[in-house]
Amino acid sequence: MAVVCCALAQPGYATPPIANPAKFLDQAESLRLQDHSQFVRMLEQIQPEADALSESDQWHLRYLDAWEAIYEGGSAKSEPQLHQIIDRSGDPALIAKASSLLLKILSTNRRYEEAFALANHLASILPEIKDPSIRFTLLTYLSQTVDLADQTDLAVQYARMAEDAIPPGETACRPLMLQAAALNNGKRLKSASPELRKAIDVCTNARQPVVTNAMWLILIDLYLDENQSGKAMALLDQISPAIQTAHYYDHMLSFQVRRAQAYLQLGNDDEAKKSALSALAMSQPGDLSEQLMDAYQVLYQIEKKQGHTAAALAYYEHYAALDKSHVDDVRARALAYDMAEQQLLVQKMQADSLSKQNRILKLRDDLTSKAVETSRLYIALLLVVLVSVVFWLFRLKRSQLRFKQLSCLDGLTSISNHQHFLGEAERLLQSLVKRQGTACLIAIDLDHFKQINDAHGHALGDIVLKRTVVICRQHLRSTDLFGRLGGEEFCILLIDCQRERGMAIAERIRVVIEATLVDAEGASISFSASLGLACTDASGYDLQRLSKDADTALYSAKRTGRNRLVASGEQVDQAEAQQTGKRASML
Ligand SMILES: Nc1nc2c(ncn2[C@@H]2O[C@H](COP(=O)(O)OP(=O)(O)OP(=O)(O)O)[C@@H](O)[C@H]2O)c(=O)[nH]1
Repeated sequence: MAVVCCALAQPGYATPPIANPAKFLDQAESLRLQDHSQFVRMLEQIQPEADALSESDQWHLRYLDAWEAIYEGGSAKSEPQLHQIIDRSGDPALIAKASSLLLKILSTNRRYEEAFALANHLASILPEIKDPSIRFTLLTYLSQTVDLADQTDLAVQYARMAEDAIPPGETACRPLMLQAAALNNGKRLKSASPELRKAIDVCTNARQPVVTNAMWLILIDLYLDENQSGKAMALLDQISPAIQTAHYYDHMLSFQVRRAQAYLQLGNDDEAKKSALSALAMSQPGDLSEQLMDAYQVLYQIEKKQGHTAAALAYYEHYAALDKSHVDDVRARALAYDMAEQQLLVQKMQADSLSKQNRILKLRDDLTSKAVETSRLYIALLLVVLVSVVFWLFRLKRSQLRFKQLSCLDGLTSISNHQHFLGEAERLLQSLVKRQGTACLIAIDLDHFKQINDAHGHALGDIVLKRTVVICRQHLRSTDLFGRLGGEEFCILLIDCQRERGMAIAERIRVVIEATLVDAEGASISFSASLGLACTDASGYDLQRLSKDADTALYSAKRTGRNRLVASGEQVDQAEAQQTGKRASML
């Protein structure tokens, strides 16, 4: 800071470039009200380097330029700058500060509706703003803005909130000043009010001359209201140098008007008129301030007192016009505030209705997802039912097949039963007819089986029957058909088998049966079988004929001594001729 001061104090030397522009701008900003002229010099110093600054520093400089323009009473060029900062800087802190300044411009220019709408917007985002410095700035501007609508309590409340959240580098000066100003505006302040005294003390200690001046001017105003013109005049003399140094337009105007009023109360009409006229001289075109109204009132009273009716009337007309404007302005502010409140209410209702709609949509979504979940469950349930049905159908089919299979099999030996054997034999023979294949049918009957049963029991008889089946199976192919016709009688249909081979297989079966021993009560018993064979070469493909021939051969084997094989045809006679022999002659 000292370097800056020295550099500025020697205009003949080239100014070195600013080493840290961001820090420089922060320092300048902190001096705005404390040392306004120094602040202006710093702005002038950095201005030539504006193009070389970083983007964020450029936005900061623009904000300070806008602030200075407003301070000097010219807000026209500041407004677009502030809008640019709000729309394009992307810096939340700067956006909040620029919004607060914009609020001040809108208020100053009596665009109350926009100001209150912006204030409502800023109040709505206030809870989201955690940065203490931005929060503080917003609260102070909000207090000022609602005070315009004569919302004294709300203005005091915002000011107290700011007082409770003073950021580092700030003091309680501004919040206390705002509380005093709001109370004064609401006609709740007296010259001895502690709020005002405290604000003056704190702002004096905080070296905030502009704000302190504002408090002094309020105190002077109160003195005048209370007809303490001597105190008012003494205080005006006391603060005169500070007012001149700060060079703040509003305060200079107010100062002149209060001085005119004080002189008038003290009976010094000449000085009162001089002060009132100099107040009018410094006023700007279109200025509707209450200060000017008071100035015209002073002039009117003086001219009236001195009998200058025409001049008095002329001042009165100005006064009346400003008073009307002032009343209109007060009404406009109240109306604008009400409208902004109404709009806020509408927005809230719209937001409520939107959130209700959103809730309904969410409920609908929930219902849809529940419905989807339910349909998924239904589908899963259906699948389970379907799988179960398929499974049960499969089991049913399997048991049906099993039953069917069982119905085809002999219960003791698990080979085809009589009925199934006949059916299958018929079918196989039919297929052989088509391709002129050959087959042999062997009829087997165990010899003296009754005696085995009688001698060793039915159970052993069953074992003998099962053993016979095992022996036969060992000599058959998978394509051959094997069945039990009943009791101790079996039948084999050898498919694609010539007579010679059929004879050989039948004989081998007979031999193995004859050689087989079965254990019975510690002893071994042997058994034998007689076999009759018939083949398609001689008997043809008719099952009845083939069976009959095989049976005849078997009967012949029994008659000629049992435990032998007899083939149908001439071989039967031959077998019968050798009744005493054990084997058929052709083997
Ligand atoms: N253990 C047992 N015996 C059976 C079964 N079915 C029939 N039998 C018996 O088989 C015997 C058949 O006797 P028969 O018809 O006189 O014939 P056989 O004693 O073998 O005399 P031949 O045939 O002339 O040699 C009867 O005693 C029946 O009770 C069976 O499933 N198990």
